Amino acid sequence: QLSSTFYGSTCSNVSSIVRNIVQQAQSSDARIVASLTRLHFHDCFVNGCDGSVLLDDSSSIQSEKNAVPNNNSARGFDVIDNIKTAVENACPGVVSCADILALAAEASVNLGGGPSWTVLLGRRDGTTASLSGANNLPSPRDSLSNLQKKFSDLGLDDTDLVALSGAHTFGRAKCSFFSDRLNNFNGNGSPDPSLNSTYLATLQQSCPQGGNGDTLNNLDPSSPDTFDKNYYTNLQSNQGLLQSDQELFSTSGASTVSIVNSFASSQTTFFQSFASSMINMGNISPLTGTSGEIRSNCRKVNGS
Ligand code: HEM
Ligand SMILES: [Ca+2]
Repeated sequence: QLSSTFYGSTCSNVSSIVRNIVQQAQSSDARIVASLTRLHFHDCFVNGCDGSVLLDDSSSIQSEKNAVPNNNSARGFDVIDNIKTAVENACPGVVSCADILALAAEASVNLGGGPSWTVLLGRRDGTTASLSGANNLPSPRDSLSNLQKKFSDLGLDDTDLVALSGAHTFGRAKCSFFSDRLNNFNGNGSPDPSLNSTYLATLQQSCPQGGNGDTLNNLDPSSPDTFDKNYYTNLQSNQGLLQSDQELFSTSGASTVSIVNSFASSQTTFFQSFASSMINMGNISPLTGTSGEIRSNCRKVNGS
């Protein structure tokens, strides 16, 4: 029941306001478009797309920002605040933080060189957060079947899983999220056999044993800030950074392998699938009508 024209009479230029601020942020931080894209994912996968990821700790809220997948990792909250301020100035009390996340993700992908799509709008903001839900986000160490289950529980199929994982065509990851692959994979004393040996050596240099787990690495070494299909060609040459990435291609007999191959061979196919999977993800249990609220500050429930 979301709609592309939801703010047509109440905030008709909301998309361009969002896009302008994302573009400004990108001019001083190429990575920010990746970070903003990820925020929409981390929002939608926990309690649906309700802006829960944006809430700070308070007496009534256990912030999702402290969950393992987000802590010291999720970023872009300051840019969302800037967008919210600009949107409130133009159209006070009208646009939800959850919709701002959806619009910022679309602008980010497109400004990174990826597809554009019509964002469906009309989500309202929730008044709760789920720390446990955020701790249950897909993990880079999940097996492929666990990833498939976490997606299918939300109505997303294998094509959605493979297409949305393609967001790892830009952005960074800390050593701590994949360093178990480099030396002692599954405790067996050797590296993950599905890692290209040259790439392995590069990653071992960046992430030495006993080194700083916060060191950043490009998720897509071939085009780190560009939204393109290289993520999939990387998987074909065993250069997926996260275990959860490489499994999509290296799990023998898996239904995801042919989807990786089709996206690797056609950027047009990937872009079309990515756009429609982002719409699918953005449709995960939104609050609509009179449910929830329009937060005035994305970090706080109204009146608290
Ligand atoms: C399939 C399950 C997924 C897993 C296990 C996963 C895991 C991760 C991890 C571990 C990182 C690195 C975080 C850090 O080091 O701080 C990351 C980064 C990122 N993820 Fe995912 N992710 C998944 C799906 C997605 C989806 C569906 C999207 C968006 C549609 C997405 C977008 C991103 C982006 C853009 C980054 C880089 C963020 C930045 O540079 O700030 N991921 N992901
Ligand atoms: Ca790329």
